[in-house]
Amino acid sequence: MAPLAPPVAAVRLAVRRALAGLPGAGPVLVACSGGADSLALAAATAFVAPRLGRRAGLVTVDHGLQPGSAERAEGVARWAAESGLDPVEVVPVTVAGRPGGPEAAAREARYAALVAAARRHDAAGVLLGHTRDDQAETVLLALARGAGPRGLSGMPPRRELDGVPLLRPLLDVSRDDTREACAALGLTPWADPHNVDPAYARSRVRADLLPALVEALGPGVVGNLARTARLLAADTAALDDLAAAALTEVRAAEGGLSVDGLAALPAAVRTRVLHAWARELGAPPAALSHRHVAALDALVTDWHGQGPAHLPGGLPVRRQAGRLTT
Ligand SMILES: Nc1ncnc2c1ncn2[C@@H]1O[C@H](COP(=O)(O)OP(=O)(O)OP(=O)(O)O)[C@@H](O)[C@H]1O
Repeated sequence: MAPLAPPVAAVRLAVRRALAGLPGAGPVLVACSGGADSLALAAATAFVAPRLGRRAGLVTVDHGLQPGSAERAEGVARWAAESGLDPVEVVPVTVAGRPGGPEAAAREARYAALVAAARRHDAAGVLLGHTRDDQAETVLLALARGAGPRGLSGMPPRRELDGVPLLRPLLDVSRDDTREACAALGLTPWADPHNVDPAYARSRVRADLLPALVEALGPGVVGNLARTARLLAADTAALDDLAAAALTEVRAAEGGLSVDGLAALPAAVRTRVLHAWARELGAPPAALSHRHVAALDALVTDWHGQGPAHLPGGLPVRRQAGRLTT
């Protein structure tokens, strides 16, 4: 028997770790574009899941944005069925008419389709193929836009979307490994033209910035950026817990939040309390920026009788009688 290629072993080990101890008896569904990352993920899952007593299926979403996209999706589905994955679904989605740019609209449609498929099959989770390189790119993009620790935490290995667990088993596996795993298994991945389109900031980071960093600082830089994300994710989770407890503490009996209670908190906790409270008041999370939180914070720490801070959606928050209220 030929020895197992190390990249194949690396991807399988990552999948095994993600599936071991996963709650729920249902199948896992691999979200597969046919690209190298999710194809390597699907192949590894087809191998590992049955050995852990778990069914594994595959969903491929057809965004209908490129000529030949339906054929690509059918090709992925055919390969998946031959590989023993079950259930296998091609889900066509309509991207036009959704809010945001075309990329954001496609992502939203894709995740909605993945969650719906997971519900249909009572799945224990959906597996996504993001790699360590994707994580490094995410951290660099977050740094460049001045994100705080939450943005720099990158993509979590596990989160829930509308009650469906989304897992990213490959966050510690390199893209070179997923490509080499596909090659070793004789799989031909689909090359997404978007990934090399310089119109997208992520493509430019992938094609130019990350290779330049590796050239200047050495190959460890990709793993180091991913490690930064992990470290910050742990700190952010701890601060979020502190903030949740502090929010309860600073609630005023008459409604709103106590200014004295807020002023006594460390800034990192206070701004999180204000952020969580603004969401509770109905500010849409996507529109809630650091400027809104800074305006709320100024009512506490830079009070000079100023008018209300306006949250997205036009909601005014005032300081009155020692409280922040709406
Ligand atoms: N059309 C699709 N159908 C199903 N899942 C998808 C689709 N496109 C992306 N995904 C999932 O989202 C993950 C991230 O996709 P994205 O296009 O951002 O990254 P990528 O690095 O190009 O991944 P891949 O090499 O697998 O295409 C993929 O690994 C896959 O799990």
